[in-house]
Amino acid sequence: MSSLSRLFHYARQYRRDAYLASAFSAINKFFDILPEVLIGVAVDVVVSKQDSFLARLGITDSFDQLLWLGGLTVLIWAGESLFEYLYQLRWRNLAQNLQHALRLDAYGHVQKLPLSYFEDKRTGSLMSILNDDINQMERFLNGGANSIIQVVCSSIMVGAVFFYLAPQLAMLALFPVPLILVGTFWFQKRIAPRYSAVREAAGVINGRLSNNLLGIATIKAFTAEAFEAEHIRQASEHYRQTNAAAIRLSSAIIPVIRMAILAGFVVTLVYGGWLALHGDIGVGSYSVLVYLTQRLLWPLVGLADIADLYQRSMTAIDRVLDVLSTPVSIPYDGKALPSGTVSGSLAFENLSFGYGDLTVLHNVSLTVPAGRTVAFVGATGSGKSTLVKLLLRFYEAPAGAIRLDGHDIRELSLTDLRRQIGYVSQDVFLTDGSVADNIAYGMGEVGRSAIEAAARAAEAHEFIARLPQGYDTPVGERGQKLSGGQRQRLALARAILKDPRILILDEATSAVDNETEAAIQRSLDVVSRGRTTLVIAHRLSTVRHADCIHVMEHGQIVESGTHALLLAQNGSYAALWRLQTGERQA
Ligand SMILES: Nc1ncnc2c1ncn2[C@@H]1O[C@H](COP(=O)(O)OP(=O)(O)OP(=O)(O)O)[C@@H](O)[C@H]1O
Repeated sequence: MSSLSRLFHYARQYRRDAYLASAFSAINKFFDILPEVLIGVAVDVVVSKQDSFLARLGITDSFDQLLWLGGLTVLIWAGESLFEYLYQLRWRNLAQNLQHALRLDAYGHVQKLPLSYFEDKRTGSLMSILNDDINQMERFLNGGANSIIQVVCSSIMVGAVFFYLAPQLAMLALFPVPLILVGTFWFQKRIAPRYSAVREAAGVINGRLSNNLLGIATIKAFTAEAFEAEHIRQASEHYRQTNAAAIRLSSAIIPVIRMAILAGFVVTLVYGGWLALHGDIGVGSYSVLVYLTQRLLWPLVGLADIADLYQRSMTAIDRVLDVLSTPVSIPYDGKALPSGTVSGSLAFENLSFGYGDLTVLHNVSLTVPAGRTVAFVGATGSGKSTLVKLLLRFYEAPAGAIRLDGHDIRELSLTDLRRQIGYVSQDVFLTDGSVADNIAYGMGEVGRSAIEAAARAAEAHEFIARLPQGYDTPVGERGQKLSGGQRQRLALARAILKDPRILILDEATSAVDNETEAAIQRSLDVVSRGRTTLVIAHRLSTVRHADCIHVMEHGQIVESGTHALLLAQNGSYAALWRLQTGERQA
């Protein structure tokens, strides 16, 4: 489908608005062309007097004819102004409405796409699609759409006048029109890929900028300022080069079209003058034709500009519509799982999974009875986080199944499934609000006492109380004003407030001080009570009281059991335990 028909299809509910706006544009153009015709009539009045066109309509007195002309002129200008106001209003509102709808749809859709989609895309590039590209809609509808309609209308109307006044001249004066149209079409085809490259290059710059601004602390710490500035220079240079290629072509088109117009104009001037001299057309008609050639052909110069704008906008709109048509490969629909009916037993059955070619989990099977606490320990990269991400259905395992209360999670409503799970991930995401906003994230209106109770359970209340504005203290973008440990505590409080049947704690590091470790243990005891809890731990002592500990190596569970049992087995776990406790004694 062409870009325009894709857009037209997308915007079907706005078609009535578009038709109305188009009608206003056309009527405005009609009024816009009439003054030129009036010039001809005025010349006709003063030259032909009693034989003029108006006299033939029954207005015989010359002064009356002029008064009629004056009256008509006022009416025509008023009509032109009125319809200009109406079409501006319609097109601009349509642009805003469509842009708004597209922005919401695109963002809503992007949120539903699986994590792998985001991992394959650069955030900056997605940002430029969701923001800059959508804004192109406004540019096109505000300027381009109206201009196209007006150029088409003026060509038809002026063409009609030409054929009426001097059919022999009309063909000659209008011959540049098809040439210009073909030329514009040719140009548009060639410029399209160049604009695509420009949009891509803009996305790359955006990507680099957002990446660097997020990682500014690392850039400073590694004194990589010059290195990163060079990266940006390269991206910007690439943008400049791709734009230069587009500019070379886009700048040529107007001069070329002007020459085609010149040909049409000269024909009207010379051949029309010759016809007038020989009395084949009247002086009034001749003047109308000369003026109208200008009115007809000059907007065609604008057509090239419009084609340019059209192509730029369509490239952008295509990118947005591509995002919108990306299939949601992990669908949200499924069997409802009403809260209160879930007990929280889990079964992982012969689960295998990989990221692309990298196999991460091999045939993993385990069960977690409702309300129990299980821990996953093992070397970094052994697949512990991946296992819980599959439970959240961030990714779909090609083989095996995960069951919640006996239901295959693939059959459940994704929203209902995730509502049952509280997830504290390794990289905590905090929004740019207050501490309280962050604890109550995604939960609507929540009373302060409930927030405080969750914070206490997460051992976060004490540090929050010491903050300058307590629970109302802003945490800064991505929680930058808090320490890593504090962010983790807030994330835990958030998961506790959600009161899920299943709690997942993915501990980022074993590098915690003894006090924090004790705090983690205390809160773990409190928060795991009455719910199924999965803990990924690096510091073994935090999970020694778990009902079952699974040791993972290379995507497989190699040992399972209680702390005491695993120590007695004297395998990997016991070795790891000795290493960690030995380290501590040292
Ligand atoms: N989104 C991803 N795309 C590609 N590979 C990934 C992705 N996430 C993880 N991996 C790879 O999968 C493997 C397992 O990662 P996972 O995060 O599950 O390990 P982990 O046991 O939780 O490690 P850690 O203890 O360091 O948190 C690693 O080799 C990692 O490089």
